[in-house]
Amino acid sequence: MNPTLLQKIDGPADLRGLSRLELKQLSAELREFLLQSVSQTGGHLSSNLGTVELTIALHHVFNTPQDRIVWDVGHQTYPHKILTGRRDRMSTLRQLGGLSGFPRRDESEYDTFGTAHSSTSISAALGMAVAAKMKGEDRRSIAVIGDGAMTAGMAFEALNNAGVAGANMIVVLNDNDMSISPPVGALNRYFARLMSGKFYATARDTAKNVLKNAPPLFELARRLEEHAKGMVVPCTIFEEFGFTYFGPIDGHDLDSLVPTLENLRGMKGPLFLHVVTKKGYGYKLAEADPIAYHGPGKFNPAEGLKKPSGVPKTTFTQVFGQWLCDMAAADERLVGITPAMREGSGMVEFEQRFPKRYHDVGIAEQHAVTFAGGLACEGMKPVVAIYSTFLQRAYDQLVHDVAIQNLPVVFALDRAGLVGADGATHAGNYDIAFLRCIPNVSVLTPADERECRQLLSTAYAQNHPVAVRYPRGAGVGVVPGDGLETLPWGKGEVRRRGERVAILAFGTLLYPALEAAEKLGATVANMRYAKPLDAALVAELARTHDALVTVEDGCVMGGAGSAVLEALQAAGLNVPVLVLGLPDQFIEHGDPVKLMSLNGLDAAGIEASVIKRFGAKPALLRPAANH
Ligand SMILES: Cc1ncc(C[n+]2csc(CCOP(=O)(O)OP(=O)(O)O)c2C)c(N)n1
Ligand SMILES: CC(=O)[C@@H](O)[C@H](O)COP(=O)(O)O
Ligand SMILES: [Mg+2]
Repeated sequence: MNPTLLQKIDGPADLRGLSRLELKQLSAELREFLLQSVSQTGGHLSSNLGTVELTIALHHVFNTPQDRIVWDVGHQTYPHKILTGRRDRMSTLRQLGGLSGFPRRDESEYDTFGTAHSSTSISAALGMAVAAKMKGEDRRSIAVIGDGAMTAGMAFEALNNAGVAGANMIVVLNDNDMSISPPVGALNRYFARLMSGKFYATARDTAKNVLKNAPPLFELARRLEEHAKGMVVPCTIFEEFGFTYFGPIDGHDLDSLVPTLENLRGMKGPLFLHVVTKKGYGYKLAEADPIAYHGPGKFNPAEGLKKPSGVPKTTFTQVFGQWLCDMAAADERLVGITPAMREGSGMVEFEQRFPKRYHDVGIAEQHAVTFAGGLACEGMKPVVAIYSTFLQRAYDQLVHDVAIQNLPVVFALDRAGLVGADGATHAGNYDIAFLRCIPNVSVLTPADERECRQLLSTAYAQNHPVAVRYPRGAGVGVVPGDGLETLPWGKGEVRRRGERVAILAFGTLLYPALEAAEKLGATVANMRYAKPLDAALVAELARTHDALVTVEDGCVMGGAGSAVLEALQAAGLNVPVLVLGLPDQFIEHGDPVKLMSLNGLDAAGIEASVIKRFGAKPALLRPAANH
């Protein structure tokens, strides 16, 4: 297709004058462009294919950026980026220095609010609506939220507030009957009921009749009110919250979308529009398998996703998934919990084999953690599989509901450290720092696949909360084995004996540390535990070396290196320490290997930092006699 129209769209103003026919042509061109573009960069495909028409309609009808659109999660904003002046930079998506995969206020004035963690859009849009009122500005705030994101408590906290605040805001529910995997829970069943059978047909027809033949706005508003009961299921929950509910309407039909939005634009108060779309729409392979195309890597659109050739390396996620099944087979008290991340957390097989002990609780991290606490109270052994970044949302639950009561919950923290293409919002840099300060909570940092499995078993054997953190992707390739053996509690190990400098490595940075140590002639310890720290090993290394270096893939402030400093101070040991880790700044998206290198956390970087601080090998620090 020759994208003649799309090439002329350098901003939403360019599509406001387009006819309905042209808008339809534009959506076909945009969808094709999107597919070609994402197939070359990788990224969130299915959700974006599903929001092409909705995005066009919103920018066509509303006066953006004066009117504010807040995209929930923001993984569906590629059409929005393409239409708001970033078409030519789509080839840089999610790469170092390139466009972010999520909305960013510093990227465009059309990105009104930074998102990536779900279910924040209604709160943010409400804030903007209230601010508009306070400033006497006549503009609209629109939150676009998916059916998956709608399941989170935060979304309902915002609805609860918005309804009584009476703000001029519109919530657009983009209901594609999918989260990353099939959606779960009562709300999903409720949406299905709203769409089902007679009601949907009647409502759709009524909506079309009312909304297509739009009379002048005030009259329309009055008639809409009169028709409201005919258009909606007798009082939807959204009306109970104080919203006026419209829909469901077909989110791929511009003939429904445009006039409906035009009418809502003229109405006041909290409005709720239920739009039905298909995830992956317009690309048959993604429609058939929206899960696989939720966030694919690069692929050939003509062929679709292919299995990687050769034997792929085992990922930490797979190590966890296999361990979970094996431990569940050995212990019937084990319960596996995921907040809507079945695939990403490696729980597909567990769900199939142990359906009664598998709980996808929806996008509800806070609930997931407290739910685990309740299970633990009754003698169950809950394992909460959660991305490091998403545990941030459940911090109070972790402290108040689990740690204070010292409940034996295992946290399998995937995506620890830098994650790469998703960038700062998804990086798991903070877990060591925010976990190790909580009494009763232990933090384990496996260095490779086998140790990950061993430390998961070790964590599981404890009678208090334990987090095991491991990164995205594969390790160095150490075969994890199939046993359920544990490792000594709180004990690190010396992996290389050297002299003068001892590198204390936490997690997978053990391997670059070993490589650097070869050049430096240094000792290397695999610390394994950020908490309880092996203080005896720290003291021994401090007494036998001139300097210590700590290495971790988390933030330096408050991290494992800080724990080492605290231990030295407590033991009255005075030895120079170089703390290596991630700096006090957000690390942007990009290739994770490159990012680690840029932050001095590969072998060459570690070596260079040690030499910079302590001099090259012979020059070192205290004379050996001082040991
Ligand atoms: C707090 C939080 N938990 C989990 C995720 C991971 N996540 C990203 S998209 C998504 C599914 C969202 O579903 P929905 O809102 O329906 O959008 P769709 O993918 O269907 O377009 C999930 C679970 C997240 N981004 N934020
Ligand atoms: C948008 C979102 O939060 C998820 O889709 C996330 O991008 C998944 O990350 P992984 O690819 O690491 O599972
Ligand atoms: Mg959805």
